[in-house]
Amino acid sequence: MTQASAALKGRATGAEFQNFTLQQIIGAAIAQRLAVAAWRLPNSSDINICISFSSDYRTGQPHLEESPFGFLFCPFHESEREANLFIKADLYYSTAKGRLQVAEDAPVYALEQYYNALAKQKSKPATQWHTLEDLEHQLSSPELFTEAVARAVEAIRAEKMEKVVLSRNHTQELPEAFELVSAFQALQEAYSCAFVSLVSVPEVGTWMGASPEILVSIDQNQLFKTVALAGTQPAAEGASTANAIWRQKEIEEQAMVERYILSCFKKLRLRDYSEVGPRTIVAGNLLHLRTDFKVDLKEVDFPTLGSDMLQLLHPTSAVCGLPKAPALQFILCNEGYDRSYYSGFLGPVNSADGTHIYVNLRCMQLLTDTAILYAGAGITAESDPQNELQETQHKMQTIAHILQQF
Ligand SMILES: C=C(O[C@H]1C=CC=C(C(=O)O)[C@@H]1O)C(=O)O
Repeated sequence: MTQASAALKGRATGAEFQNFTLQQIIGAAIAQRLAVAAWRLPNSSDINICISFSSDYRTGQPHLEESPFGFLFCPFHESEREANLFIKADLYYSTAKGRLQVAEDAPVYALEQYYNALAKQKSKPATQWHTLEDLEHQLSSPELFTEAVARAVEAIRAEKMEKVVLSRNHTQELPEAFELVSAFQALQEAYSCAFVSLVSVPEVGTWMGASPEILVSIDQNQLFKTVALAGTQPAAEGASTANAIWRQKEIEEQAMVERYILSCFKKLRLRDYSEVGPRTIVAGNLLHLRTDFKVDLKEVDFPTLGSDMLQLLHPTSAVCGLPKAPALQFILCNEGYDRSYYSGFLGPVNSADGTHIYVNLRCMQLLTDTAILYAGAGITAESDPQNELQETQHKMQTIAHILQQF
């Protein structure tokens, strides 16, 4: 390390950084055209931010075990337009620590520029965000959705597949008083059990969400977790989850996701896992059925389980369908729009809390004056297009509720 960089890195951990707000830290990154991710794990009050000084965030299939600390952001379906991205934590901030930390290999020049931008944010806290305006290919409609559902029911009845998850999006104006970081904070206050995230990347855009679904997580105690989440009904005010009644359709829909996870364990010849559920869980305004799977990596010698399961699981039958190949083909040919990063996966890799990758659900993409809200629903032989449309409306409420607060 040069003297200059040692000095900067020393400064970066000093008390003078304790007084910067989330707005200023995120605002300075965006002003510098840097990629930034902020997140809050379920049932935690600690907000984390990582900022990358690199402009090359594209990555291939994630290898979690060898990765430096950073934030993974991957689309539903990798393509030339939408790649897997990794925002390396050159700079890291957590509200628990209350200070910025600099990665050993962070470039000094970029660090200096960031600090200059941060100093300017003191008097200019309004936060902008990275946007992507060419979205023609990315817009859907209720009609496109219900027509695709009707075609899916036909295909399922003809035994071309068992289940497919179809989705749509909805564009709405941003309220005039909308503020990026306040929206993120409102989201994390409203949904304490969700994984709450904000990702803003130049030339990719800005996404914010409150996901109820773990894809792959490995905590500090080497405990691997994944879940089978499916089946949806509105949560009645004050009603207990113990009294929730599920129809055969939802029970089967969730059982398919469970079966899929078990088939992945089987492929890896993994037998030592625990399975609890399905149980009813609350996710914002909705109830779902969830089965929890755990593997204790201190007892099972499987160092690459995280990466192997990530590769096998995505896209799970909670966002794609069963069998995977025909369901994916059906989605790509019939949904009529590009899901982009909705129903992809995202989360911190090798942070002090471990690796926590979630499915990008209950999310929106932010444009300059509008937000695009995304939601999908599992389609089986019993599905009714209008009911499924209504289910997507309920799911969009999770995020729409935050916009209504401005
Ligand atoms: C695809 C979504 O939810 C999935 C997760 C839970 C329940 C689901 C369902 O009931 O269809 C979906 O599989 C979404 O929120 O956009």
